Amino acid sequence: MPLSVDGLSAGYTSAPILQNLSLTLPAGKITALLGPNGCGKSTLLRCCSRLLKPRQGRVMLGDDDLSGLSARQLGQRLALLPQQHSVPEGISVRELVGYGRSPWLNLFGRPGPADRQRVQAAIDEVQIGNLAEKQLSTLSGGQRQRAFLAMTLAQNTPLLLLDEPTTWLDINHQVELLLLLRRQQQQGKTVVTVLHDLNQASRYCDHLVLMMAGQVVASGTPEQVMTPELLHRVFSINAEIHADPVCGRPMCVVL
Ligand SMILES: Nc1ncnc2c1ncn2[C@@H]1O[C@H](COP(=O)(O)OP(=O)(O)OP(=O)(O)O)[C@@H](O)[C@H]1O
Repeated sequence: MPLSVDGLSAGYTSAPILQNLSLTLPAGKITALLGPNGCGKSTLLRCCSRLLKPRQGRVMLGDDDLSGLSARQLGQRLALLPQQHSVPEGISVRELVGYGRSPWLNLFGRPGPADRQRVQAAIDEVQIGNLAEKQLSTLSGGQRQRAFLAMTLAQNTPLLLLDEPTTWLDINHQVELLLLLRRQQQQGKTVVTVLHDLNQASRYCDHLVLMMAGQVVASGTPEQVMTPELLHRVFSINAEIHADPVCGRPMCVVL
């Protein structure tokens, strides 16, 4: 399901953060949102998940305007892994992951066998079976991040929005997460993720969107976006682009 943004303006105070932004994110692909701190990546994801109401413009999910969907419809179509989580006290990891099923529960709000199966599948996918019965509040930052990721997966939506999902994770779990996103994509899902590591984005994502000061500067394949000129313009870095020896995609080496 493609996600498109048309003439979007949004912000928190009188000063707009996103200004007249238009963008289409391809269905069934992994898109990385890239750009300097404060350029508006999270703000864009918040608008795309209806956490922040646009001042102008609209967000379309396939043929549907996001603003017209009920909360339940929204929760069945997209799941957001935010950058920061509030950690509820007194719940286990399995209970947290179970919250992901909320948009799918019946009138009585009780999970059935299919819901429990989805929860277990998400726990297995993120490989946190050993943590499932632990209290969430006793986990490390990276373990918590993986628990919240499992909750997002348990929601089983065609669109996944992830805000810096690799934060808190060691390098092994970062790669595991990026491979997990690929598996989700291979199951037909559309994945949009904020990343800061340009080379991870190039290697593991299909489509890159480069943002600066609330605007989209470039979007396209890693080959189209990872150029010394664009990286200099957006990040003020001098970089050479080489072929990644593992996958042949563009790899930036900062000079
Ligand atoms: N709740 C808020 N209230 C006021 N201003 C905010 C709020 N959240 C973000 N901003 C401002 O909006 C701008 C864009 O922030 P946003 O979080 O979208 O950036 P980002 O590109 O995701 O940055 P980062 O890479 O640091 O996560 C920043 O200047 C930030 O200070």
